[in-house]
Amino acid sequence: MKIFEANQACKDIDGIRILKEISLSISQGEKVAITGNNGSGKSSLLKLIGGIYEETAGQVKRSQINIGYVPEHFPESIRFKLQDYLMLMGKMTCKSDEGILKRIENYAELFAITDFLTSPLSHCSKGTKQKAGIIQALLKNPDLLLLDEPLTGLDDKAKIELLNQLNSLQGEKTIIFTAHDPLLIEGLADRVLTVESGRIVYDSTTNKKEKFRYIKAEIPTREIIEGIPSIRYKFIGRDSVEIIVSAKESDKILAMLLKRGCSIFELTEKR
Ligand SMILES: Nc1ncnc2c1ncn2[C@@H]1O[C@H](COP(=O)(O)OP(=O)(O)OP(=O)(O)O)[C@@H](O)[C@H]1O
Repeated sequence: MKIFEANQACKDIDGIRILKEISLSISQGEKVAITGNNGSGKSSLLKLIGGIYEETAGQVKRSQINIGYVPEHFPESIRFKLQDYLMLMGKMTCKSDEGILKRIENYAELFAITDFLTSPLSHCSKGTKQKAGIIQALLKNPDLLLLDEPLTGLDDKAKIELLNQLNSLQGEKTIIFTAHDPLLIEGLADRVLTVESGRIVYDSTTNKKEKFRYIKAEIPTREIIEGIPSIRYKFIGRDSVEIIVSAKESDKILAMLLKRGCSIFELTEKR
């Protein structure tokens, strides 16, 4: 079943076109990563998919499904204890208090935050708040889970933990998330949309069994990486970059990197 279809959809804010000619179809059960540079339009695309943004032009069809949305930043000013906050959010689902509490306890166990349920949210770590944000969305039992940069600010251990927990969510949930982090993209997505200046410039239905290569390289300038198409990358310090590329594309990308004056110091096979 298709849950979202867009044909040449655009979104303007204050007269500025932030999403341009988006044509996209997403089916139930897909795990889709939206990646791209800062300001490219990832969060805006996520909001268009979830109906938080209405299109200004073009056509969009969204099926009538239950959506859970996890914004990039957990609201800092919430004064509740973690469990009280989740109860309040859970009450919007019209279930009995007992039923909601049971579900909160189950998710708290899955996400390993049971010990913090009685802590004020303001005392909780960034990772715990991130998980609370995801749990509040899951309490609605959504068919579609939208996550805006879910791993931002987490350390490597917390990232892997959260990734495993997202992977262990049962059922035919559709998960769409924005991310820069290759770990999250490769670990969770079976499809990757790359956005540049408000347009989808690359849509890869990445077969989970497809082989990827991981390249670590020293680079003369950051700009030369930003101009290479079809790669996902993360800068490490000022002059190094980690790149994940489909094995089929890797020879071409390696040749491009060498031609642009990069030194390759690691090349490994992934999955
Ligand atoms: N409410 C808004 N009002 C005005 N401009 C906006 C608004 N929301 C987004 N934009 C602009 O639209 C463009 C895309 O923003 P968006 O937040 O979607 O990018 P992003 O790829 O998610 O960025 P980041 O990686 O930094 O979170 C940016 O130039 C941004 O300034």
